[in-house]
Amino acid sequence: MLLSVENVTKVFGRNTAVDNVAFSVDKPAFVGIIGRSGAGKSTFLRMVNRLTDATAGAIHFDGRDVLSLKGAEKRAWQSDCAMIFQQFNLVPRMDVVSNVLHGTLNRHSALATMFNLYPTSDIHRAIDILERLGIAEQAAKRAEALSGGQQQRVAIARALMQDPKIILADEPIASLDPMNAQVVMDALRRIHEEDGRMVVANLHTLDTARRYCDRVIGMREGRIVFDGTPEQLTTGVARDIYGADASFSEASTSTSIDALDANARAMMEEVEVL
Ligand SMILES: Nc1ncnc2c1ncn2[C@@H]1O[C@H](COP(=O)(O)OP(=O)(O)OP(=O)(O)O)[C@@H](O)[C@H]1O
Repeated sequence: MLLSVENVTKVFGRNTAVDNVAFSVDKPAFVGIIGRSGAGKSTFLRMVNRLTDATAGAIHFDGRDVLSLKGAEKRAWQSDCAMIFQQFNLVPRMDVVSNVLHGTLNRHSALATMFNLYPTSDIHRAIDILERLGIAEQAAKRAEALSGGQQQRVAIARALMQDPKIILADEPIASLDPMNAQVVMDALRRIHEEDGRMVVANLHTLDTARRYCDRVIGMREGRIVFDGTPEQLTTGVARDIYGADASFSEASTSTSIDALDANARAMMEEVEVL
């Protein structure tokens, strides 16, 4: 088994955000997680990446007991397990290449990083990755000058700099227009197929989950209520996942206000970790 998740639970005070989640994946698949805002998708990804500690349960990836890693081993895991966020989390005033080189942060001294002293080989690799994602011509621009879709591709490039075994994407296209969303999802899918990297993506639209994923997991109130192929994800099943009472829509299945709140929280915690 490549990834096995055993009865993972996260309790915040009186709220069980993730409730006894269990599933396993035997090869590097493209897995989508869907569910309403507040279903526990972000919390689950953050536990996998060790940004948030689990209350109970176990996660194994390729022989590693993820939830019990400490110190250098935990940092090595976080390097093997790259994270992509809805709001890109780039340094806006810094140029694109420097943002991408930040993906090697764990490997260099703080001083070298502060003065942008990266080995030439790393700089070449960063440009190669940007080329692969079709944005090499933006390399010298400030990140903030790019479109949302381009910024998310920079974030993917930064993730690839870590040479991760698994990429966790938390609503990677929720802030993008449909065209940019497609470019970003195509990039993730291609990285998965060409490099054999596993991808686990929280997605807020059903059509994206159906189109890009090998397997879809549906969460509701912290629990897994669906685990199957995109073909099995019928409208009836989707109603179970999103709740029959919700004003259910195929196009938009996440309330943006809640999503924004959760994201702001995630970003603040992210800053603390860095
Ligand atoms: N740091 C925290 N402290 C307290 N409660 C939290 C925290 N993070 C998340 N929660 C709660 O856990 C539950 C699951 O939230 P989570 O963000 O994981 O859901 P989600 O499915 O990712 O939704 P969204 O799409 O809005 O991000 C929610 O009830 C949320 O309020």
